[in-house]
Amino acid sequence: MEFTSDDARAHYDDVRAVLDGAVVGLDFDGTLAPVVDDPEAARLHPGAPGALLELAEVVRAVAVITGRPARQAIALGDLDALGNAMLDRGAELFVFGHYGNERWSATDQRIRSPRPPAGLATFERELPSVLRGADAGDAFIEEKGLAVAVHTRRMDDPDGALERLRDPLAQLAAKHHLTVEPGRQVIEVRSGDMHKGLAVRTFVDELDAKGVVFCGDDLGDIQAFEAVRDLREQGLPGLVVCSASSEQPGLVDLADVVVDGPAGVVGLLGEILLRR
Ligand SMILES: O=P(O)(O)OC[C@H]1O[C@H](O[C@H]2O[C@H](CO)[C@@H](O)[C@H](O)[C@H]2O)[C@H](O)[C@@H](O)[C@@H]1O
Repeated sequence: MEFTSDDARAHYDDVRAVLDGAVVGLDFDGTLAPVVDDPEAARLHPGAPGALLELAEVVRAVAVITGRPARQAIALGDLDALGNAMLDRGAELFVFGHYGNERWSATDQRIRSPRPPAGLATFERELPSVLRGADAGDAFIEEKGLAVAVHTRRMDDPDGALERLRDPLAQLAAKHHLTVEPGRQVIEVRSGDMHKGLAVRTFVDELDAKGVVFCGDDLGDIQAFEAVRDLREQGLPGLVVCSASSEQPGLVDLADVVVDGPAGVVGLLGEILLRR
């Protein structure tokens, strides 16, 4: 674990001082789950369930705040069973899926989900020809219900393909009043109404949290980082944690604490608990 400044160490201590009233938000891919080639093959880091269970004994609530559909994150992470076990230990588990457009909790057990954005179906119909036009016809298209993700990870030149797709996908998305969300060898297209920063604020407000921690690894987490920083300026103890990777070095400078990927996140959760 590496603090990015002396202030960051103070923020860490401030959060630990209010841990029993604090909430913890964690991104899924690249933070709780190691990044893998096939999105369907992602699973929690082996140490994550144990760390989250222990966390449940000392914090107010935990939320997985992800770009994944809530149903998929719950299935891949076995979050239903984990949420029940966390409830037994005194903390609620929430899942904010689709960047906060969907929500689920271990108590409620139902996924609240909006309708797909109006332009998405037409966007998806026009997508294959745009991919071919960018010499990226074999990109993997992940249809997510409320969004679509175009993955280049399994292509011969993932970074080159991503670069060639950037402008054409942004233009097609704009034509259908949709937003692009670039990430680790992926460009997602979705409604622009929601982002992880709003999800963090909802989470904090609804639980009347006394402190907040957010851990993330990718560009879609930046608004959550900003929300924690803004809340901190308003007096709420807060800590921003970057799950670092060579693929996305840009988040390091925005965080208070930098750890080495999901293994480092698990280690950090253990540290917070050890030192309480
Ligand atoms: O908000 P997150 O939990 O980080 O989810 C964001 C997107 O992540 C997924 O893609 C990423 O993980 C895949 C599996 O490790 C990897 O193959 C891909 O390259 C990464 O970009 C997921 O497939 C998307 O639907 C999520 O929205």
